[in-house]
Amino acid sequence: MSQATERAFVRMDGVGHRYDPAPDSQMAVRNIDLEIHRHEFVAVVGPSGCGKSTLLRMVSGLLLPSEGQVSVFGKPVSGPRDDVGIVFQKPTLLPWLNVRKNVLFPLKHKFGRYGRADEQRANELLAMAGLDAFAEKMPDELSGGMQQRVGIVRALLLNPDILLMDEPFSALDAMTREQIGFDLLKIWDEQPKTVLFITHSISEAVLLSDRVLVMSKRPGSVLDLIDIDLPRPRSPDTIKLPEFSALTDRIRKHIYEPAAAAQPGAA
Ligand SMILES: Nc1ncnc2c1ncn2[C@@H]1O[C@H](COP(=O)(O)OP(=O)(O)OP(=O)(O)O)[C@@H](O)[C@H]1O
Repeated sequence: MSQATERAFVRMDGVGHRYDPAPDSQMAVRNIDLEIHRHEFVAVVGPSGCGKSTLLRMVSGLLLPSEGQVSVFGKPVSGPRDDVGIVFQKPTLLPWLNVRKNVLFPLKHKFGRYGRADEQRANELLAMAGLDAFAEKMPDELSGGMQQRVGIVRALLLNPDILLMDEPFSALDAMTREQIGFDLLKIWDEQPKTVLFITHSISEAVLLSDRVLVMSKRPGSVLDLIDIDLPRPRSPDTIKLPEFSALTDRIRKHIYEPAAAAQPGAA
């Protein structure tokens, strides 16, 4: 077993998925080999419909691969996992519960109740997300960015090993989006998680992550897996670094000029 394999937390070996079970149907994703390390932040970018969400669903166990195997910490994923937190584009908060109760809802749903220690943890996470003054507010009293923060806190409450984020900031305006990205990094720094983060924004992918997985158009496969060795903590100044532009250009080339990116020495 190679050193890289031993360090893999999430692993995909020859993973493919077809939604239509007919053997000659087009696959959504195919031939995915991938290793994600514990507490690594990996962003996934690629053309619309290339299979980013499909990949994420297979890590969660909500979807099983038609080919190959997904494993987490050495164990094959064979069904929905309870050690993942999921954040979607819309936080879908329950409008009749206040912020704290929304955050605690998964516990109530799973175990039928929650205790003082859970409330304490909810309060701590809300404070970390800058929402401590809003714990008693109802969702419709919050801005879109604040609602999305509540969704992130809710996903973190059960202290999952893996945080799966499917275009979590795409409904937000540009300024809120950048700020919430830095807030997420602060939380990730204090409560490290293995993060798989889908985005349509190349600069967001580079700004936040340790590595960017670039997927080809459908059937999605791995075009490139790029190390983002920009210094941390990341900040608005990171965007001004020449290395930042070089990395975003490299990814853009893959997506908009795949033939050129495939030329030797094109990176
Ligand atoms: N439940 C489903 N049944 C049939 N086909 C599906 C299903 N879900 C997704 N697909 C198809 O599989 C392909 C990959 O979809 P997926 O949602 O994973 O792509 P994506 O890269 O996340 O797309 P986007 O960037 O537009 O959100 C698409 O062509 C999509 O139409």
